[in-house]
Amino acid sequence: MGREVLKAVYKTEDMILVGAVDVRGEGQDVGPLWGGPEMGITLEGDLEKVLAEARPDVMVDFTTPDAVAGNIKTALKSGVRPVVGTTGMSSGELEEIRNLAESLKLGCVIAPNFAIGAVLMMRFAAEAARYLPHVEIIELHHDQKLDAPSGTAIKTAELVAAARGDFQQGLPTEIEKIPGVRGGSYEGGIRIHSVRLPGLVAHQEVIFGGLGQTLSIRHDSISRESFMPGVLLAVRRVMHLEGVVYGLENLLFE
Ligand SMILES: NC(=O)C1=CN([C@@H]2O[C@H](COP(=O)(O)OP(=O)(O)OC[C@H]3O[C@@H](n4cnc5c(N)ncnc54)[C@H](OP(=O)(O)O)[C@@H]3O)[C@@H](O)[C@H]2O)C=CC1
Ligand SMILES: O=C(O)C1=N[C@H](C(=O)O)C[C@H](O)C1
Repeated sequence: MGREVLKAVYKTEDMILVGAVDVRGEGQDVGPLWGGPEMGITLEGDLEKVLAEARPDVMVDFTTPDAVAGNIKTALKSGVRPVVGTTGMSSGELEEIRNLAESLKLGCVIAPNFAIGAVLMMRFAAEAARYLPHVEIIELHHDQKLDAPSGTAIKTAELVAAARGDFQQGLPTEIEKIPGVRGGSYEGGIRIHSVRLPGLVAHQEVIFGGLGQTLSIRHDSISRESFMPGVLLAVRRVMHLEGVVYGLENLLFE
């Protein structure tokens, strides 16, 4: 994702790429990383130093669940607005970041999925849950993904749970003959199933069941370019925000 963002920002006329951070890649010119020309911008290992020297308006973070909260706090404390796609942050970390961004009066966009189609899939799922409250979520990703379930699946479950109110699904007497075979159980008994395989990018199917019928809502990211229009939109919009906006839908459907 970092490589894809470098390419997208570099190719966007109203943006200037001023720095890049990756702990292990220090010293490499970022151009050849995405198949572009030498640019004289090299990967650095120290985020705080890059922010102090390059003084960007915005930092885009696609890193790892254990690094992301620290990176966001470093950016905000340096006066830089974060746009964050990294998933797997805890609710406590999110709350701390909300308070920090608010107190510094700086914008920050955190979105579990920047693909417009995925945002629509979540919106349609929330709408369907009002009429067909029995639902299971299957998310499918490449086998290098660190967190499970995906941030998108968690966000979908949150939206579905909010849309259907107190509803509880599932059979309390059900027996799992193989532990975990029914997936993870979210609030109200919403089951989430995580598939990890080489060859996949990022996919999700939300299946609703009703009397004599099912409804499937599916989104497929077939390349990482799918996330870039959403990232660039957030980079532009974060300059005019104060505090944290969680979810791209809040920038798309105002
Ligand atoms: N919101 C969205 O639309 C999307 C979100 N994602 C999420 O984005 C995150 C990244 O995904 P992906 O690019 O596939 O993951 P990768 O594992 O391919 O890349 C993560 C990179 O972050 C680097 N890194 C780790 N710690 C730090 C740090 N402290 N500072 C700077 N760089 C660091 C890693 O370096 P090293 O290898 O040296 O450890 C690695 O190069 C995941 O959480 C994923 O779920 C992904 C796609 C879309
Ligand atoms: O790790 C990924 O690849 C993705 N992560 C995000 C998530 O956890 O939902 C977004 C997208 O699904 C790709």
